Amino acid sequence: MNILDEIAAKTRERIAQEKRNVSPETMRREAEAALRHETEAAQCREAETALRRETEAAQRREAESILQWELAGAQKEVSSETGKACGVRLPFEAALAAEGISFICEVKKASPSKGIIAEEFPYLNIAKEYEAAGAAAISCLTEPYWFLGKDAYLQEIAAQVNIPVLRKDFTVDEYMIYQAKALGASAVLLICAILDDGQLKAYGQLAAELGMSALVEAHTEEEIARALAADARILGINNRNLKNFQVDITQSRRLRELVPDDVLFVSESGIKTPQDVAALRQNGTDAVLIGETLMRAPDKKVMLDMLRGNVV
Ligand SMILES: O=P(O)(O)OC[C@@H](O)[C@@H](O)c1c[nH]c2ccccc12
Repeated sequence: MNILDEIAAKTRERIAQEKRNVSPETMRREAEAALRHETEAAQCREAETALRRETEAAQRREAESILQWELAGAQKEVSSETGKACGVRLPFEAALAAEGISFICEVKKASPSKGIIAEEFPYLNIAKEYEAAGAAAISCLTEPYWFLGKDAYLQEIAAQVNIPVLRKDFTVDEYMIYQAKALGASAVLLICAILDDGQLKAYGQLAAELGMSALVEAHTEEEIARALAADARILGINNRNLKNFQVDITQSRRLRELVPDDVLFVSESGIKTPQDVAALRQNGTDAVLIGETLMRAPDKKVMLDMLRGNVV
């Protein structure tokens, strides 16, 4: 059995245990409550801005009667607007789609290929430093055995930063998608090599129903085809072969042309230098996912600036 299959098997075991602690039904309800809460908050914000805008416009006309009339109109409009959030990009996807190459910065204590990466692991500070340094999103490992991750890291980080957080784990069960939502994640990882076509599609749909994006990870031509057939909107090429740990960044460059432009293209793993980033940017990469290089950097902002090519 290769390492990827080993981690996936252990993850199935772990989730079976977790289901005994919190039933799938309860987890589903928690996820749905998180979604409801978010929708309500968004509706409030929308209603507030709409009302403010209408009020300002009406004030300009300086007539009491017009103000009343406008406000009533605004209120009606807001309630019909809020239902049609569907065509809008979800937060993780929007962050990656922004102008220029986006950085997904990873919070990771250890990995199976590198062992312990960060002896000291002030995960919350690291996440806040990433945010302050201009990260588009954060990737947080929650796999406990090989990456020494924890659900609590994700939960705390998601609650304290204002950028979307990806739950970096080996999704092998829909339970994990409900969990991700309940923990505050904006996206989940779906690895083609450990999921069949039916799971890829169903898990992607479930994530979307819960208002989350799916980063669909592929390593080969065939996996790209499977990801696209499953309607992936964000496709990540892992430059590291999770079966033997070999890293080859040219993988992302070679496979770029197989992914249509309306699907966001992410390059993951082994990115270390401004030259790496520049080559990927030139190749039409929308976002890079960087872990080790940033985790080992004492100053995250300096390292991010350097990777962006802002510092000579
Ligand atoms: O630390 P790196 O080489 O920058 O890699 C980050 C990220 O791509 C890597 O952690 C990763 C990519 N795909 C994964 C799947 C599971 C766990 C981890 C990963």
